[in-house]
Amino acid sequence: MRIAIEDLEVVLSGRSVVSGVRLIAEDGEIAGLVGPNGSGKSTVLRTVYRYLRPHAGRVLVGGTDLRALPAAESARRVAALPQERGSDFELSVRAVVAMGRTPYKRAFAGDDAADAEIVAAALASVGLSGAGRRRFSALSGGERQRVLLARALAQDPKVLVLDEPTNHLDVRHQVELLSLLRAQRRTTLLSLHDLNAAASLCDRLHVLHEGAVVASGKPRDVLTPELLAEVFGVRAAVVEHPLTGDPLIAFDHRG
Ligand SMILES: Nc1ncnc2c1ncn2[C@@H]1O[C@H](COP(=O)(O)OP(=O)(O)OP(=O)(O)O)[C@@H](O)[C@H]1O
Repeated sequence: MRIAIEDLEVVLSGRSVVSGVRLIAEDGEIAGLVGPNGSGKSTVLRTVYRYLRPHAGRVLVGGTDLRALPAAESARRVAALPQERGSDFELSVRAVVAMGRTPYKRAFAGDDAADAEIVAAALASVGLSGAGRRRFSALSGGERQRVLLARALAQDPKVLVLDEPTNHLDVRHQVELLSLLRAQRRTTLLSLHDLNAAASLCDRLHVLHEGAVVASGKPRDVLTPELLAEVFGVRAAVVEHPLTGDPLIAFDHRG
């Protein structure tokens, strides 16, 4: 299902934090938001999972303004791995993942066998099959993250929204998460700090700078040394990855 954000403005504490933002993820595409700290990535994503309300503009999912949809219907369309990743759930891992099934239930209905299967499959897909009975609050940051991703997958949404999903993950789990997202073939909008991961994963990138989109397109067209210097203030060469052929950004860490 296609996502289109049109002329989005978000005002926080009286300040316009993002404005005039237009971006898209076509049906089945993985679209990445990249940009320096404070450029507005989380703010944009929060409007897509309805944690923040736009001051102006619209978020269309499958052509419908999200805010016109009842909460359960919008939760069947959009699932999120948000930045706020509470550690306070005194629940088992399985119960946290089962929360993803809520939008499909009538009030007070319990989990049925089909739900249990979906929850088990979601836990397996993030490599945590054995962890169902563990207490969520007793997990490491990276494990919690994978449980919350499993919850989003159990929600079986048309659109996945992920804020910095590789945060906290060791390199093997980063690679596994990226291949899991590729294999999903689901419309995905995500923010990433790792520009090389973004270049490898995303069909389309949108670059945010000071609350505005300053470039959009295929990673190899967008991630140029000039843009990296202008937006991120770093010196870098962009070469071809010797194993995959993806663009590979070689940063000059000496400045
Ligand atoms: N509740 C708030 N009130 C006022 N300003 C806020 C609030 N939340 C965020 N901001 C500001 O909005 C701007 C964008 O923040 P946002 O978290 O969207 O950026 P980001 O690109 O996700 O950053 P990062 O890469 O550091 O996660 C920042 O300048 C931030 O200080």
